[in-house]
Amino acid sequence: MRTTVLIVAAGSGSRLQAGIPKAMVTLGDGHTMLEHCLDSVVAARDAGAIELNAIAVVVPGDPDYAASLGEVCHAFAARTAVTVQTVPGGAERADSVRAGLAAVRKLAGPAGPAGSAGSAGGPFGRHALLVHDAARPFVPPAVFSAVVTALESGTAAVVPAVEVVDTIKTVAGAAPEVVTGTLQRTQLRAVQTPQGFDLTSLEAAHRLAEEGAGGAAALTDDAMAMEAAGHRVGVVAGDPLGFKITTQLDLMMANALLASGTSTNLEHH
Ligand SMILES: Nc1ccn([C@@H]2O[C@H](COP(=O)(O)OP(=O)(O)OP(=O)(O)O)[C@@H](O)[C@H]2O)c(=O)n1
Ligand SMILES: C[C@](O)(CO)[C@H](O)COP(=O)(O)O
Repeated sequence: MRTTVLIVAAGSGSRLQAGIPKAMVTLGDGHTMLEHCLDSVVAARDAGAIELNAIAVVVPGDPDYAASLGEVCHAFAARTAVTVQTVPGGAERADSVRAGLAAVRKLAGPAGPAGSAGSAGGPFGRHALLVHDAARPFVPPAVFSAVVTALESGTAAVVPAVEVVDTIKTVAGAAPEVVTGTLQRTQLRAVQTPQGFDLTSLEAAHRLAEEGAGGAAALTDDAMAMEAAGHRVGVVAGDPLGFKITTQLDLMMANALLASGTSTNLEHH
């Protein structure tokens, strides 16, 4: 199934506190988080996990940061012969995804009439979109493969997920907070990216969510837009290596993985 990948890399990384957008942060091997993320996509292609059409990368609006990440994308495209297009993002992650969707549609080709194969449809009459965080640099090909395989089986939305290892409680009140309940852990999953979608369905779901009252900040992943639009969202196995670099501790773990040779995709540098 022809697949376009949308990488959101426009976030500021406020919790990482690096002083530059998170996607520009260099890991211990001298390569930026975005380079690692792009390499994980091409590693998935080379492993036969995805039939890669093109990549759209959503970059910060600031012209200097956009130029810096644009250079990363340009060098990657020259090295791999993958089509990569950059587009400026927005204030919230969902704004950035929405900005990216317009670029993805151009890369994927026009949508066919409802229910038809359409020119960009491929064997299932649909174009697959993977929405992926630049902040998850080490996702193994098997996760890409599981997501695309679920899309090929006909589901319109699929998320990779891992089990939760802590006990999760709900709380209320100002400090000191009090516990109001304990969630049943067997029913909880920590959701990762890439999240896979039928492109036309996700475009419609985001349009619907944009018209709703929630606001972009309330939409912390794209599957939420699909859930709100009434779609069934499938779940496939994520991977601990799919963790998101959010804090300095995560960055230390990423660098330790690189130093130990545990992370994937290094052969592409
Ligand atoms: N306005 C935004 C916010 C986030 N992202 C992207 O969404 C992914 C996941 O978001 P998160 O880890 O929360 O990144 P930041 O928003 O940059 O981090 P923080 O919340 O700590 O500021 C990242 O790849 C980030 O670049 C984006 O493209 N545009
Ligand atoms: C999309 C995501 O990575 C799935 O876990 C996550 O929701 C991003 O959340 P954040 O609020 O942008 O950190």
